[in-house]
Amino acid sequence: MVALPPAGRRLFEKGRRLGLHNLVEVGKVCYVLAVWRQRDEGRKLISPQDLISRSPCTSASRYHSRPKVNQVPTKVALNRTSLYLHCMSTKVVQGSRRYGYEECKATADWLLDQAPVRPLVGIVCGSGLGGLADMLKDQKIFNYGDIPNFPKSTVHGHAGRLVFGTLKGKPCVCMQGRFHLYEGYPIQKITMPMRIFKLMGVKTVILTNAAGGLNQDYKVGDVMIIKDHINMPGFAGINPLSGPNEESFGTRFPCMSDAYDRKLQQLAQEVGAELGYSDFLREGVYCVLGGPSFETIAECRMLTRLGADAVGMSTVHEVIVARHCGMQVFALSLITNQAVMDYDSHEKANHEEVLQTGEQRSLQLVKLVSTMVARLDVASDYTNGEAHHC
Ligand SMILES: O=P(O)(O)O[C@@H]1C[C@H](O)[C@@H](CO)O1
Ligand code: HPA
Repeated sequence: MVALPPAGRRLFEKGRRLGLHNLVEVGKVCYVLAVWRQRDEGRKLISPQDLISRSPCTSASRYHSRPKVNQVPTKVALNRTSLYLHCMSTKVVQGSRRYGYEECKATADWLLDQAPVRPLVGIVCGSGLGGLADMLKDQKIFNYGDIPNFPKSTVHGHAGRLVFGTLKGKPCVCMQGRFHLYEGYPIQKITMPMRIFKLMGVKTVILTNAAGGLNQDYKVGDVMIIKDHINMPGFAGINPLSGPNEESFGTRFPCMSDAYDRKLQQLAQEVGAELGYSDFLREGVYCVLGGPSFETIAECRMLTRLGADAVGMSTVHEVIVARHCGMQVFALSLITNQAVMDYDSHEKANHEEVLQTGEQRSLQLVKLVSTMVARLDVASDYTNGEAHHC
């Protein structure tokens, strides 16, 4: 790390003491990113223009001189004693690279050092669907809290464990708990596990989620094979691939019309039919919203008209990142509740019902996924035990 000038060092240390846990040093400039702890109560925001005009008299800007074109602060926070810059600039984007190649690689290597298998299949368990992880044999379990750079699960029904093992002889890794936008993590962070999967050698990702049924033909307990998605936050520019493109993972403009692997959808239909699940197996379009509030009646009606069959708060961001780095994707929604479409209805969406339905369908989901995994045609690309660079 480059040594900071004394004023910068003081600012940096002060920020740390104040609990600004997102401080980074970039060259000679100390930045404070936009995460504050609530106890920082004395703060007051002033405009960037204000800062620029006042810059000679602030500790940060003394050696910063005036913020440069690529260092323009968007916000400045003051408390009684200190001033901090919040920057949206190319430098701070380096902050979001904290979830970039280097960090993902470090985490992947850390995991692979201890994992009993090098996974070819990655599984993500949705709300109440953590039982999928229990099907792995010869497990090695990591709590998310112990994994470097990994976020922590905050949602009931998401255990927060990464489980390695084999499933029908195939080396797998399973996220028993995922991350959601509404938990407050940056979108790059909630999707980081996909890149870690990739760097560990995963070829196929199987994602599950709990979702509200919009399609009037759907019933609670139905399992929907996702054939396409509507990325509602994406319409507002909230996309995990926003920011500088990580070329080492994939192209700037990845195609999404083939996001969900057609052969795997076909395989799911075949396996479902063999297992006698055809009555509750569906195929449809999943729409992601930001959550955590459930949808209004008007929103559900609108989503139906847009062509969505189910609505949820996850999966799509992971799918985009997984496809960006070239992994094959298959995804399932368990319809845990019927979206309320009618003003006369007394139904109310709630997380308890979501978890309960997950529990009730758990066995069938495990059977469906494990039978599919048994038939996956995945072959290892490892040479000398090293994951190839994607
Ligand atoms: O992780 P998933 O998408 O299964 O979780 C869904 C969406 C919310 O997190 C929660 C609502 O009950 O379940
Ligand atoms: N809406 C959004 N997300 C959900 C729902 C829902 O009705 N059910 C489970 N996850």
